[in-house]
Amino acid sequence: MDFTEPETVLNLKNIRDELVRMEDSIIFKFIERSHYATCPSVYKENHPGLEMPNFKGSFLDWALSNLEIAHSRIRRFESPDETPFFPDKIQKSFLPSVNYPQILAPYASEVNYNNKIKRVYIEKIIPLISKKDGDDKNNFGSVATRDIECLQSLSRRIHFGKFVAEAKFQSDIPLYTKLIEDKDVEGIMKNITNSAVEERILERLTKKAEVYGVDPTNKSGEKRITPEYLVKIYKEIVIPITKEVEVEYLMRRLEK
Ligand SMILES: C=C(O[C@@H]1C=C(C(=O)O)C=C[C@H]1O)C(=O)O
Repeated sequence: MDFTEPETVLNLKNIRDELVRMEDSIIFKFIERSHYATCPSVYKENHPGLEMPNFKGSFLDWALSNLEIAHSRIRRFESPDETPFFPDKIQKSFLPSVNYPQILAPYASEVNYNNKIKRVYIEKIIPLISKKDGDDKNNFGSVATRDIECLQSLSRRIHFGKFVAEAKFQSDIPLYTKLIEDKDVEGIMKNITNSAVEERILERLTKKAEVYGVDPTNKSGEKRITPEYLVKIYKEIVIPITKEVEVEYLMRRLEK
């Protein structure tokens, strides 16, 4: 897949292959986060024990927003597969623009589910993958760093739904045009859903977690990311939000 060559991006097989590759990245980042406690203070807005200069928000928000500013200066968010968590804070890059060809519709960057992704990550994923409950004051920086890695990988995976949606739209323009004109959200959701692909993903994740999540030479070793939790995260969070991205992107696809 080469973002300077649209035909390689809007190829559904290429997209699905890329989504498979992202599974490994997400699993390993979850494993790294699993070594730490839940550390709820990292996510509390204006936490008394974590004063940050000239900033209103959580410790994680401070770290993530400042990293995104640095990343924006080196052109990260000019790439069509990157979606910022703080779009209002990113800055112009000092590097020359790559001038990627337009692959998605002009409004694509407005389809941004990162607030929901961050909320669900904190409320549902952290409790599942953390090794224990409670704060670990000596590791707030490490925890925020691991969280950012997890969030950026989840965001890229979920917002890949825009490429999936554009590929599906172009594969059957009459069908999707009718559904969009009829504002048939359920019809669009039904048509973008591929249960066989979803099933294959969940089966593969089970096998990967059985291998990656433990020391393969010591089957009785402590499981860090269990197959049950990984499947639950994908089935109840990652795949549904990806499909929400697809539907929202498609609902606007006839905009001039
Ligand atoms: C991503 C796709 O669209 C939908 C979402 C999927 C996912 O998030 O894994 C898988 C299949 C589809 O239901 C696809 O068709 O590959």
